[in-house]
Amino acid sequence: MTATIRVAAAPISWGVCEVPGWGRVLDAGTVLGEMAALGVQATELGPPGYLPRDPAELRELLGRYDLTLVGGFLAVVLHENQENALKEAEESAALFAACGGDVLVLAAATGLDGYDERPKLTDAEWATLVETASKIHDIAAAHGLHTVLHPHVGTHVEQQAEVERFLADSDLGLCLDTGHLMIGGTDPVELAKRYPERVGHVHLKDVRADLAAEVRAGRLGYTDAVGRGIYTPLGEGDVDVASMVRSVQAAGYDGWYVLEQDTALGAESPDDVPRRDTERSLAHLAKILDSL
Ligand SMILES: O=C1C[C@@H](O)[C@H](O)[C@@H](O)C1=O
Repeated sequence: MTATIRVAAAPISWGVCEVPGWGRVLDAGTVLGEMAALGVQATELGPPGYLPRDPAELRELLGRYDLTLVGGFLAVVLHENQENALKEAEESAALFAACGGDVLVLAAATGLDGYDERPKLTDAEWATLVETASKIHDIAAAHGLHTVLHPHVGTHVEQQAEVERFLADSDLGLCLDTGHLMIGGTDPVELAKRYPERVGHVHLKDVRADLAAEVRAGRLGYTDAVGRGIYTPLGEGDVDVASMVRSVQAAGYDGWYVLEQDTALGAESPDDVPRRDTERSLAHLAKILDSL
C-alpha cells in the first residue's frame, strides 16, 4: 500500500532566497506554475519581495495555481534586540495564518548577510535566543500556528552540540532539515530516532557528504559549496532519505514534507534545472512511499 503524505515545495529550490545577491531569481509565476505542474499541494512562502505580503492578494495568487500555504521561514536575530524579533514574528505569523499556513519555521540568524560566517555567542546571548524563540512560539500559537526551530548552516544553531543544547534548553520542536543537519555534523536519521516527539516539520534535502565534510572542516565556504552542487535531488546524495521518512512516519509524524534543494542560479544556468531536479526528487520520494 502506498502511504499518503503531505508534500510541499519551497521557493529556494527555484533559487529564490533571502540572501542578498544569492543568484538569478525566477519570477513568481514560473515558480508557482512549475510547482503546480509537478503536482505538489503547497508551498512555503519565501523571502520578502518574492510573493505579495497582502493576505488577500497572496491567497488569490496561490489559488490561481491551486496551491496552499504551508507557512514560512523566518530567519531573525534571536540573541539580542528581542523587540524587533517579536515584531517580525507577529507580522509573519499574522500573514501565514491569514493565508491558511500552519507552521512558522524559525532560524537563529546571526545578523550578518548570508550563511558564511558565524560569530560566537555568550551564554547570556544564548539564553536570550532561547527566550526569544519561546516568546515567538507564543505569538505564533495565538495565530493558531506551531513554531519549529530550523537548525541551519551559518546560524547560531548549526552544529550537533548546538542542536542538542537547543533541545535541552527549549521546549520547541525542530524543523528536521536533512541537509542542514548533515552539513552541520548531525545524522538526521539518528536525531529523528532519538527525538521523535520533537520533529515538528520536515525539510527534505539530499547532500553530497564529500562537500559537506569540506564545509565542516572550514576548507570550503557554504555559498561556494552551494555553487558546486552540495545539494542534489533526493536519492542522488548521501542522506538516507528513505530511513528518515520511515522513521518519522513510524513515529506518527503527520505534518508536511517540504522538498527543498537549495539552489543558486547563475547567469548561465538553464531555467529548467529547478523543475527537472524537483521532478527527480518527487520520483524518489514516490518510490520510498511505495516501499512503506
Ligand atoms: O528552509 C530554508 C529556507 C531557505 O530560504 C533557506 O535559504 C534554506 O537554506 C532553507 O533551508
